[in-house]
Amino acid sequence: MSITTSMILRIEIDKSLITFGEVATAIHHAGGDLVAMDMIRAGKSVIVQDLTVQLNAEDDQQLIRAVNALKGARVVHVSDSTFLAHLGGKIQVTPKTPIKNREDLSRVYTPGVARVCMAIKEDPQKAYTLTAKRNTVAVITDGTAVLGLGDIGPEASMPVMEGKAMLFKQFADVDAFPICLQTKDTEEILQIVKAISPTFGGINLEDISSPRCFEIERRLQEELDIPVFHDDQHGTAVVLLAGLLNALRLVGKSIEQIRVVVCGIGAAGAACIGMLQAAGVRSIIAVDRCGALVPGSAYGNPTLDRIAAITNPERRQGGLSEVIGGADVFIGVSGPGVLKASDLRLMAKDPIVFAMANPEPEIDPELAQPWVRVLATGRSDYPNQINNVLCFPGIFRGALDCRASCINEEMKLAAAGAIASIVMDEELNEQYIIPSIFNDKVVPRVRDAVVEAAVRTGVARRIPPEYQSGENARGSQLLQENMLMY
Ligand SMILES: NC(=O)C1=CN([C@@H]2O[C@H](COP(=O)(O)OP(=O)(O)OC[C@H]3O[C@@H](n4cnc5c(N)ncnc54)[C@H](O)[C@@H]3O)[C@@H](O)[C@H]2O)C=CC1
Ligand SMILES: CC(=O)C(=O)O
Ligand SMILES: [Mg+2]
Repeated sequence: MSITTSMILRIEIDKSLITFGEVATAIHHAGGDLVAMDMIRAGKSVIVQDLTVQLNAEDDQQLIRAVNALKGARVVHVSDSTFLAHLGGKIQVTPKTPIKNREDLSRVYTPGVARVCMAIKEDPQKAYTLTAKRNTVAVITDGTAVLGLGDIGPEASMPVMEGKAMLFKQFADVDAFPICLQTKDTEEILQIVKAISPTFGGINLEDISSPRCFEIERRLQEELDIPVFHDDQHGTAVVLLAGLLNALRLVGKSIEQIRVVVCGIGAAGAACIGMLQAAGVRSIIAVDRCGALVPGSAYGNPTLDRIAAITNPERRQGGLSEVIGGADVFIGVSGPGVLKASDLRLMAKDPIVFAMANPEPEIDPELAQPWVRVLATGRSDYPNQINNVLCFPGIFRGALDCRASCINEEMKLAAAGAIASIVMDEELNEQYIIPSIFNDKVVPRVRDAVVEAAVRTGVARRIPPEYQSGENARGSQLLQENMLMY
């Protein structure tokens, strides 16, 4: 399966040699779908047009060759709309107020700013009220596990991190900065993140490969007093659980009875297994490149050893095709093409398949569809998108609003329940087990659930306005008992 993209071809056409219809037909035969046309220059014999064409990303060269092969037509320039959307980057820093005169200048900058600096020096907690810290999250990567693209390095990871920053801002009004590190050394990453942490209200770790990501997250959370959240682990696990709860509601199976196969035991897979077990799943087989993980075996990888010890009680052995028989649920967080249609035929009745690898899932959705009851992928262009974007904006909105010191298991479970609850019984169907991020209930409901769980578990350090009076006054009381007020 390939990604559909849209490109703009600037084409020069000599009308004495070829008609526009012939060019359009050639584009169609080369796999392109003509969706828009703009006249750039209309001459008596030669015209120049911009044609917007939808096509599979892999086929662009073939399309250009097909047009250039026509007598009287020539591709002058190609712009791909996805690349155009990235020109100069996707985010910027914008001041909240303009600096119009010297008075403004002396207020926001020197000398006025000095008094504010000294107020924060006196009481560092004032950074939360007098700087952008309260609403700012660092999106930190070392570029080692970027989507399913692997270790592509910090520069190449920037577009994804800028994308995450856009999502934070658009969906939850959180200001996020991408920070892509030129190091893979755990100790160095820890030092750098700790050193920059004063600027931020939270740390979102992204696309850091396992097993280093586990130690990095754990030690940062131990040593920092702001929430540290590895999105690929917990964001994915939260959204997976939300989707699974609804898929099970649809097929009428109970979470305690299902058999689950999880393929890809990296950051996302290990966290998904943890969350499934916390939610009550008893039978899980974990599969990585070496096949099914069996308790007691040594894999030379601490994550695989740890997961092997807590899964596969029946000690089933073999590759994915050998252990998927009888499974109710397949969860893929590995890579493309791992799952075959023949594997799906071995699953139990009403198979649920979450093929979540990005950008290409474990199986082409078109191939899988005939054999499954519920299919979800990580992609935006198919129904049932199981993607951590449903979770991290609302989770951080909630954590920042109540100034949580961490994002604990209760907050994650609450977020999963909140996402699942948006799909009403009368709406639930095979194509709709999980709401879209464009559903405007998602972020507020996740945010509220996260704040409530943070207050309940004593990690909130600020009273959000809605907890200060009325029916939420109990929350306020709890907060006052549990927290440092500032
Ligand atoms: N839909 C979503 O929201 C999310 C999807 N993902 C996707 O999940 C995948 C894994 O991400 P991470 O856990 O962060 O990466 P990771 O690099 O930490 O782990 C990947 C794991 O998959 C295993 N794997 C790769 N190919 C395999 C194969 N053919 N058979 C069995 N195991 C295989 C690797 O050995 C590794 O243990 C990526 O494609 C990523 O894009 C990750 C996070 C969120
Ligand atoms: C969605 C995401 O975070 C990933 O694929 O890595
Ligand atoms: Mg990621």
